[in-house]
Amino acid sequence: MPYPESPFIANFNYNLITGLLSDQSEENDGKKISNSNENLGKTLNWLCSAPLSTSIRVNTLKSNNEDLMELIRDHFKKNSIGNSPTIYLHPLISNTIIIENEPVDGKTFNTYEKEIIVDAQCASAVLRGAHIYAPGVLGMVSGCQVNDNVSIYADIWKKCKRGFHKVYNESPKVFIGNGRVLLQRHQLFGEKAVTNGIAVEVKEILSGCYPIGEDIFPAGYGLLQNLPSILTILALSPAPGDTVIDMCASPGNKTTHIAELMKNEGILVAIDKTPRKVEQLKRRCDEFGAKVSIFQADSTKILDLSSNNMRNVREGPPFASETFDKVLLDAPCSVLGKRPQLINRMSENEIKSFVPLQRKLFETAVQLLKPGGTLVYSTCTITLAENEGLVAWALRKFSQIELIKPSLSLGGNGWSGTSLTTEEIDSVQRFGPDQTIDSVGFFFACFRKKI
Ligand SMILES: C[S@@+](CC[C@H](N)C(=O)[O-])C[C@H]1O[C@@H](n2cnc3c(N)ncnc32)[C@H](O)[C@@H]1O
Repeated sequence: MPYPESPFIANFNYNLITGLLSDQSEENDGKKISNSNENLGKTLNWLCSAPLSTSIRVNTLKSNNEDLMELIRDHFKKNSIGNSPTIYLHPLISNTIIIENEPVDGKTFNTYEKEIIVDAQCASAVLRGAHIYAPGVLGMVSGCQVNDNVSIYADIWKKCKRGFHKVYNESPKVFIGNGRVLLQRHQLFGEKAVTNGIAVEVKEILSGCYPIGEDIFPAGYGLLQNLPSILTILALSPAPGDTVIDMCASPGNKTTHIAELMKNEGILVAIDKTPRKVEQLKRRCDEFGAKVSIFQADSTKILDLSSNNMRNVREGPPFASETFDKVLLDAPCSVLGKRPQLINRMSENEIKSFVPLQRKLFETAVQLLKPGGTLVYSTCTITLAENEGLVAWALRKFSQIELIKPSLSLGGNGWSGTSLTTEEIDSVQRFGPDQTIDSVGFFFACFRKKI
């Protein structure tokens, strides 16, 4: 078993994933609700492994499918040490390039005597195709020279001290792959340590993922983006001339997609609460040629309930109710859908903290939406409470909205365990281990405001 079986620590309360918050259960009119435990085991295992492919969304404001495919193919021709990957346009999802991982089932990897130890976060990035940057290296055996081949191991239990110099046998280490040393010990550790740059170029990865970065094509031509995120915006279906708001927008992966589908025609507003993230969002939109009105604000407070709001939408919040044709609420969440996760140390209180915020944001979203308009709610987490639980709460609270099934429904059904009907469970989109799309754990639901 190369990966751990669950990213969570031994005494983790799995009811946080499969159960509802106590106040949500009370709202279910006393109906007896069972938890979705049947889905859990498979999901945990799946979370620890990497997706079987990498997807790149083409930014048609700056490039096109053929040119970007050509650049990617050229990169692999020049840089592959083994087979080149299979690269193709997704047959159903427009402007999306797929790079298939190399099948690794049954493959044996040579390991080298010399080794490096990386932290769990760095190991996850490597399993998704990243090289190893200087800050990610915890240990490197003494005597490693530039160009030496090394095996790469993850210290999942956070026991390895930075600067460790021997073969690491203190606690279980997980083999991740092999690479070539570019920076030596004296450059990585100590007072004169470098803080950036690639320390080890990854050559073979346990996940079969091909090392790839966005530096293989000019900035803004495309984006490494998970398929469910792309499908979320296709479900929102923004069109030229629309007035659209992205309520939690940074770093702008979905905002830039919205701008692209709008062909930069209409009004697109993007909000984020954190000033640093707003700067990041502005940079991404510039890079992608996306015309967006960007504001720093708390999206739970952007609604003006007075009846005489004459402000132009482009001036920013507060906005009058029923201003937007399309609303995206890509909510802050517990991010438990990330893959691969080798270890997750999020506390119970942290996991529980998101639902109240998601509800407040949703309430604002409903009010900002025009009758007949579309609202998409999405998270990159797997908990019942933040996904189906939120949808069940929303349908009970807001009689003016209804759930609609996206025309391109490549996700699976929602989990049972809430008051959602079978038809509603079939309308939401949950991405997990059973779907043909093997991506990250993700959820979205699409609503329409009744006229
Ligand atoms: C899931 S991330 C959004 C990712 C983004 N939509 C994308 O695809 O690139 C959630 C974002 O919500 C922001 N956020 C959290 N609370 C917020 C609030 N009350 N108002 C606005 N933004 C908020 C966070 O700063 C974070 O950038």
